[in-house]
Amino acid sequence: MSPDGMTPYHSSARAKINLFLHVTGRRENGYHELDSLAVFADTADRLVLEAPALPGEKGRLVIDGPFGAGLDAGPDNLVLRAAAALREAATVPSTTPDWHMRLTKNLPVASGIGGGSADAAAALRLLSQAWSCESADLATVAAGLGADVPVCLAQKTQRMQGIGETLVAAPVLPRCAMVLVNPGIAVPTPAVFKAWKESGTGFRPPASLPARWENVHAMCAALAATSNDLQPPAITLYPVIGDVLAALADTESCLFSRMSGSGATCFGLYEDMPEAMRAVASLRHHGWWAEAGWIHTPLN
Ligand SMILES: C[C@](O)(CO)[C@H](O)COP(=O)(O)OP(=O)(O)OC[C@H]1O[C@@H](n2ccc(N)nc2=O)[C@H](O)[C@@H]1O
Ligand SMILES: Nc1ncnc2c1ncn2[C@@H]1O[C@H](COP(=O)(O)OP(=O)(O)OP(=O)(O)O)[C@@H](O)[C@H]1O
Repeated sequence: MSPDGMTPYHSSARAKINLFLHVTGRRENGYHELDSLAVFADTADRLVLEAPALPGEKGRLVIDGPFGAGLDAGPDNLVLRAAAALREAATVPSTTPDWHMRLTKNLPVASGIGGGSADAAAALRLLSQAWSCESADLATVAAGLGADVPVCLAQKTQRMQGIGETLVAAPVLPRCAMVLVNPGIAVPTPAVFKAWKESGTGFRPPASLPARWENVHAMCAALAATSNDLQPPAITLYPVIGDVLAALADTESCLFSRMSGSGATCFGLYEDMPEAMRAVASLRHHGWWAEAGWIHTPLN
């Protein structure tokens, strides 16, 4: 229970969207260096610490929600991997109990919006509170779990560089409505990076960005001068992504559309929410998952 002894600890694990993604280099270990602008959506998984485990008992993970079926709740789940990594890094005493957790999976799995990474980051935020180890180096623990986990810790607009672990200030964004669309296919990230490499595409320089965009039109004009370098190889592997992008671009008042991360989820940007909601209604006619919300802008 939380410090008041009543409320369970809980956290949203928001979808991460890459507004652009440039592949800028390659490391000897095979990982790629990136320059990417990551934003967070209203659409989110939810993680709850339900009750402490009994002494000596392992913490259980229960998964529910629309995308929970088929997702393994065993030790390989990123939530439990995050718990184990934090316990070790922060040398949490073995007498400190595990927690039983519930993950409500609202985000499609292996879909380019970092759902698993967001869940792992939520587990680190919650357990560091529950275990009173907030001073642990969460950024390092996060980087050890996956390239997208560090940016998911703060869930705020940031620019990702290095292989994802170097977080730098991003432009101040205008208020902007965003639609997410996924055609129901799971896309393995390594396969897309491999296809990018085999395509022989050269590295792209980092983007040149201002300190702020005054309005959504200025932001979309600047995004048009960037790219998601993983989009062409992902479309080659999964042509339906091209259909999703065409349908998004066709929705009324769509200002900009692109694939996020390694796909298959694509996003559309709109000036206001009614237009985004109308787009969602038309995209769902294809049988695709589609959600509308604001780009999340925390106050800090
Ligand atoms: C594509 C992005 O989603 C953009 O935000 C991330 O770079 C991927 O983040 P992620 O899924 O957390 O990635 P990881 O789980 O660390 O890596 C999965 C696989 O993606 C490839 N990978 C990932 C990140 C990166 N900078 N270069 C890579 O080449 C590697 O083949 C790696 O084995
Ligand atoms: N809690 C979790 N949620 C989703 N996937 C998980 C989770 N734990 C482990 N995984 C595994 O991690 C893999 C990647 O899932 P995820 O949904 O994070 O992909 P993604 O959206 O493509 O991420 P990214 O944008 O970071 O590449 C899946 O193959 C899945 O089996």
